[in-house]
Amino acid sequence: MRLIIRESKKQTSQWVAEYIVRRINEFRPTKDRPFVLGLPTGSSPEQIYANLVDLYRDGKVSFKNVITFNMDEYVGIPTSHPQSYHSFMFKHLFQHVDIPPNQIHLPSLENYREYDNMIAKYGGIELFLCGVGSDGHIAFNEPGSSLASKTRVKTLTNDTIVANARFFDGNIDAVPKSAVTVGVKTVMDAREVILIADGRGKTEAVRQAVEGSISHAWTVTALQMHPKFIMAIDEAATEELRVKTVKSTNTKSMHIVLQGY
Ligand SMILES: N[C@@H]1[C@@H](O)[C@H](O)[C@@H](COP(=O)(O)O)O[C@@H]1O
Repeated sequence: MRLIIRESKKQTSQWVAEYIVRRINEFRPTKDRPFVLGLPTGSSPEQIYANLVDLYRDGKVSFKNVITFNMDEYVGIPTSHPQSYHSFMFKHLFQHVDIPPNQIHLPSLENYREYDNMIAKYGGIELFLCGVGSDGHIAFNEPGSSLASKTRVKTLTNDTIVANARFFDGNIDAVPKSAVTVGVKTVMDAREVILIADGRGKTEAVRQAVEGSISHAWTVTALQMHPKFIMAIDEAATEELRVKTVKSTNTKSMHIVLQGY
């Protein structure tokens, strides 16, 4: 695991966006050999998407030969709903860049049984960007989810429904109760994973991810087994980490931490 800590969410997001652009460009994707990118929704990646749009507008990257697979989508609201993950992705990224619509994939009740096969047909995911819930879930792999899981339908926990009510005007009843989600194994199968987390609400999830034992109670911990895993977090999210894990350098916005894979 490589742990990247930046002073603020803004700086972390810039680092991640530039890293993604570098990876796409180094890959030199073509029509026959596209770059396959796994993507999350939520408040954590919003700034990253804004930065990617800026980098695209500055001519630093093209999404013409990028194939995307989103990690999850609610069940029970139409894709046209403003809070669907479809709407989120078009609003924050897809409508602003040059990705052809037929290269965009989100899981649904119609395609979820085929989703892992669809990914495999493109040769697997090159880079999977992930958020994390405050209870340590990745995608919608809630506590207790199998660490060997593939794409399927999951019932959301009460904690997640309450947490996501903020996107539904605080109305818990309006939050869907289930979702289609990639499995933990789907994420683990990607050749590289970047997990992002920011703010005090994520400190325990970050502690478990970095210092906890692997457990289905915190599905994020499965990523400790990933051969190429980066966690990019802001300072606020480090508060539950031991001082020994986070060694500050003299530069305020830079920390040297867990430099391994
Ligand atoms: N299914 C999503 C996850 O994919 C996301 O990582 C998590 C954190 O969201 P946020 O980034 O808004 O904190 O929330 C939801 O439950």
